[in-house]
Amino acid sequence: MTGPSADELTVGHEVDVEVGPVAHGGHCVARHEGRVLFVRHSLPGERVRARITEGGPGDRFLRADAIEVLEASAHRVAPRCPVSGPGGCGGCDFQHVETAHQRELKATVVAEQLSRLGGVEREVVVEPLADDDGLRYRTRVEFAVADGRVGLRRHRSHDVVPVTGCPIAVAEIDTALADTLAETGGAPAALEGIGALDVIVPSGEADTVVVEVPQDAPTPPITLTETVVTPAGERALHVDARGFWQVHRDAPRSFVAAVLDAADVRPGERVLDLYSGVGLLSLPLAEAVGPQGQLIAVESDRRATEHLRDNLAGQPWALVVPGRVDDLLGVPRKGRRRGPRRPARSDLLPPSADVVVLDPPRTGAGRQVIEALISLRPRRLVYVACDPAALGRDTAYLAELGYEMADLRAFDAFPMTHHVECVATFEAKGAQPAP
Ligand SMILES: C[S@@+](CC[C@H](N)C(=O)[O-])C[C@H]1O[C@@H](n2cnc3c(N)ncnc32)[C@H](O)[C@@H]1O
Repeated sequence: MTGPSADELTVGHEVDVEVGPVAHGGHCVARHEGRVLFVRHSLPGERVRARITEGGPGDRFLRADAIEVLEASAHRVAPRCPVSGPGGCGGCDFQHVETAHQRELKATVVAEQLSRLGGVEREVVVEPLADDDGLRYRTRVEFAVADGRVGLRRHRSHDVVPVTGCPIAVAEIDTALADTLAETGGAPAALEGIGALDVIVPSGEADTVVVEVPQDAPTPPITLTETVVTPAGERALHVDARGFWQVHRDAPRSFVAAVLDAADVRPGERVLDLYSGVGLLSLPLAEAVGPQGQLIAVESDRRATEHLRDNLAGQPWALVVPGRVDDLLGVPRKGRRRGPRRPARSDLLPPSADVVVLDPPRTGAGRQVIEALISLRPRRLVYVACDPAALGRDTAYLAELGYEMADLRAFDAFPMTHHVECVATFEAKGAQPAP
């Protein structure tokens, strides 16, 4: 068969390729006559027919979907979701992979990002969360509504794939969605003006919550209660229905335990919890430092800071600082041209801290935030990262400033997808172990 040459390849063309290693982002790398293809729905070692989905002549790489498997990996399984796969829902990248092997792929990606960007060579193990078969774990799903239909978005698209449920959502979510759809009686007009349906199963509430998100107006605030277990007991935290909360039903418990273990906070210490959300980590850290210590939580989302204040009200030694971490540290925001003067560092942040915990969004902290944090001379810095590339990059900045990775745990908090959560502990090089 004579097909297009590698230089001519463009959207819609099909080529047969040997699939190479997994890469960051939920795809594997293949080459066609030297051109790089990022192929979704494939596995290392497979031979697949790949259809180009993005890119064309002159582009550095092309994106493609494996539309036919010519030689299958031993780790391939039948997808557990009928709308996953090429052209389907964009939520899951690894439906076609054995659950245990998904974790091996993610471990490979984390190790590779740490090595390539962070200069750290480390064997990585991705741990499953409790009772995890990779399904029925999400406690919140945003279903898109378009043209009177409810569904989930296609990969890298605004198109909606109609669904009646989602196999990675806890069962209550499918039931609530079915009830809502039944109420509309299949009449698209009933969904007019609605941009999305957020279906949430809060651990501290008896009922599933369905939020109709208006298309062209702000969603009214709705406060929900989540229950978390800290070493001091069961605690109730308030969070907005549309605010940030860990989506895996076991993630709050697992992350609290992992961060407390990594931070190894002692009574009387001063601890910073940055990008704190409503205080999932701040509350147990505040309990750990106790009344002789101090916990400072920093969060930029207005509604989240209101809940944070409320959630930390029982720990008067916990201070809530509303605002952006970069602004408060006197760091110019990424992408903004530097003004004539460096922004002032806020007096609300202390000149030193014993431990710094940070859980930034996907973009990570960045060089200048890391520099400002290290100027506080923490004995430990615990970095919770949802993007291993950002973690790898910031690991290199930390190394330049004399801090090395003392420990790393990685969690499969998003089975069936390529996403992975890391908890990395950094200490000053040559630091003596605590007595
Ligand atoms: C990944 S979430 C972590 C929240 C919390 N640790 C948890 O596990 O629930 C990141 C949080 O950082 C906040 N955020 C994003 N950019 C920020 C910034 N520049 N400064 C302060 N907070 C920020 C978001 O509003 C969000 O609540």
